[in-house]
Amino acid sequence: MIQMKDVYKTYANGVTALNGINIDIDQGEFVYIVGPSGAGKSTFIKLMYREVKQSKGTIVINNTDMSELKEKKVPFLRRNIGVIFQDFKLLPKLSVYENVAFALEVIEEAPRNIRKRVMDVLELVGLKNKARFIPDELSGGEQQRVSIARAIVNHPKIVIADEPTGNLDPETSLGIMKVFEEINSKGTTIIMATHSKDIVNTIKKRVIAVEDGLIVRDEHRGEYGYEA
Ligand SMILES: Nc1ncnc2c1ncn2[C@@H]1O[C@H](COP(=O)(O)OP(=O)(O)OP(=O)(O)O)[C@@H](O)[C@H]1O
Repeated sequence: MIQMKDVYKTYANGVTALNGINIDIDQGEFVYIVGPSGAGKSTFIKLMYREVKQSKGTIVINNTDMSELKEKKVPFLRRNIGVIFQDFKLLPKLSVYENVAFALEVIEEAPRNIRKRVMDVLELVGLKNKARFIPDELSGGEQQRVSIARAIVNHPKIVIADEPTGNLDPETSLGIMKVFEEINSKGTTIIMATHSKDIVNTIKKRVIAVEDGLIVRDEHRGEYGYEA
């Protein structure tokens, strides 16, 4: 479902972030991306939702060759990919309900389906009772749950999370991980870049380590492998 062959990325300023990436990730896998700061993790995952374009090499996502994907088709690719960020990126003036519903409105979901789908997903992340709150009225962990709800409300095949627990304390982070495990148990592929040694060593999954733009390790039920 995610394949990369000899993928390189050099940014406009001349920095080469990826130096020949080869990877194959199947539907339903749960993968951590680890590695030192500046190693190329974010660049690697941004290629998967076409936030960044490769300079060289082949990327196939959900059977679509990224080098043949026209710009106007990018929104269709993204319908199958939910993205979650460290800083949540919620719309501050909208309620929890509206933040999640917005993701369905932009893809022109029939209005009669929206309410049920939003409430179902808020139930999954444990926030049904806070649907009317605005982001400022929520804890960090709750805000991250809203951003997860928004990412999965369209039932994407892939969820990509770039340091989703980076702003959260360890206990709250474990709560977020439970939500990811639940989503993954339903068959959704999860790709998560993280600096959390605790999480990677406690909740064992496939670990891909990136250093200097190369994959230096790829292990099932791997360890974090760096000092915290
Ligand atoms: N938009 C950009 N333009 C130019 N250089 C960039 C850009 N984004 C990232 N880089 C460079 O590419 C390299 C890899 O960055 P990237 O953000 O992928 O690393 P990372 O492993 O995610 O780091 P961190 O763990 O600190 O988030 C770095 O040298 C960075 O400065």
